[in-house]
Amino acid sequence: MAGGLESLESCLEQHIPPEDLAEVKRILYGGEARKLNLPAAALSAAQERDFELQGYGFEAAPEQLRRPRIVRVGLVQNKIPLPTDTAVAVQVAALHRRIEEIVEVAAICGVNIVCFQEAWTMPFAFCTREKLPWTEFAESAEDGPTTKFCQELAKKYNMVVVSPILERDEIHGGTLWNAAVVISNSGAVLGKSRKNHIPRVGDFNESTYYMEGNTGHPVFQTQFGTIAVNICYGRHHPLNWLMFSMNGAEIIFNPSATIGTLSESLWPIEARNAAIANHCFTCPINRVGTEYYKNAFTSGDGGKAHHDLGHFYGSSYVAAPDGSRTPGLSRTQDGLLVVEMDLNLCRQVSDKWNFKMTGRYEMYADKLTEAVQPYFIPNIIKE
Ligand SMILES: NC(=O)NCCC(=O)O
Repeated sequence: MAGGLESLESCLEQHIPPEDLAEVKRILYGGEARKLNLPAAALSAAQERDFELQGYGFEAAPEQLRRPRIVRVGLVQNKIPLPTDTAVAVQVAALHRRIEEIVEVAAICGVNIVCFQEAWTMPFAFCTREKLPWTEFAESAEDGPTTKFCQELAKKYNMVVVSPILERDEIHGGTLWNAAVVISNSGAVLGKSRKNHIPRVGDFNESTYYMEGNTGHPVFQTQFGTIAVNICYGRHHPLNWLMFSMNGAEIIFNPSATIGTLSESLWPIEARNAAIANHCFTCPINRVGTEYYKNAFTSGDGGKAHHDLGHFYGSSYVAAPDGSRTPGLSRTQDGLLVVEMDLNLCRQVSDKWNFKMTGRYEMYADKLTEAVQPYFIPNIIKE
């Protein structure tokens, strides 16, 4: 099977003795997320359309003064449906069709906010360092064809849509950005969040195409909760998560494209840790599959030229502020993860652990201001 193991969870279920499984899961995942009863129509549509459908729920304690704030999010991971040398417009249209059929199922499952994977309208071709045809996938965040497509979905299903694309910014000389467009359930474009941290690791040659984002840490007030988007490599930067949380994000999506050999052991840790540290929900989403390119490229390390970046291992999941998490989607298949959450859990966990109250941010603000000066003297105590 391409990509090997189907999922960590299926492996545990198969090999851990049944009498130990619940305890192993408690230690690995925290309190077990409740399995959602998804509509039969959704389950059969997912099967027909050949994608995995999973649903989980996180609970919060009842409160006297606040009603539960229940929201359902949908995380979509998918392979590119067509070979990378197919005409650009044909590839984009095929991806639109694939997402449309998954979002239709998300709607049957009552999803309020859906998020797609990083640069979802294209192959993750930045490894090649070639400009054409890949830059032709870039579109306006405000009124490009993909944004228009997502606006239709948002209106039709009364769903907030988070659409990470390669953005072409015509107002600034046609500059490219890696951006997520946030579309309200009314169909209006609420705004965009550009990728703050650009990888310079392995074959992730994204700095050839676009610069570090300049939109800061916007948080979008939607009918269903305040949300933010920390794009892919930003997940390795705790301050990036922190700033989205400082601006009030209750749910932080992390649309990604990352491969097994590089990051799979970090994947279950970083976004989950961010949920714990920031008293919020985090939703890391990864691509799935292996994408082949006609022209071979090298990694600049003396190794042989190759035709693919590696296997994108999927494994999208949701982590809750209390540190618990859902199982991941498959490592090899397209999937939709539907997760119900009560946003009251964010403040309940904050009141318990007090990380915001005990954070000593003023101390770090002062020290960081000093540390970034060119002639900073580190505080090292010597004998
Ligand atoms: N897309 C992207 O930023 N990938 C970098 C690799 C990683 O962060 O795991």
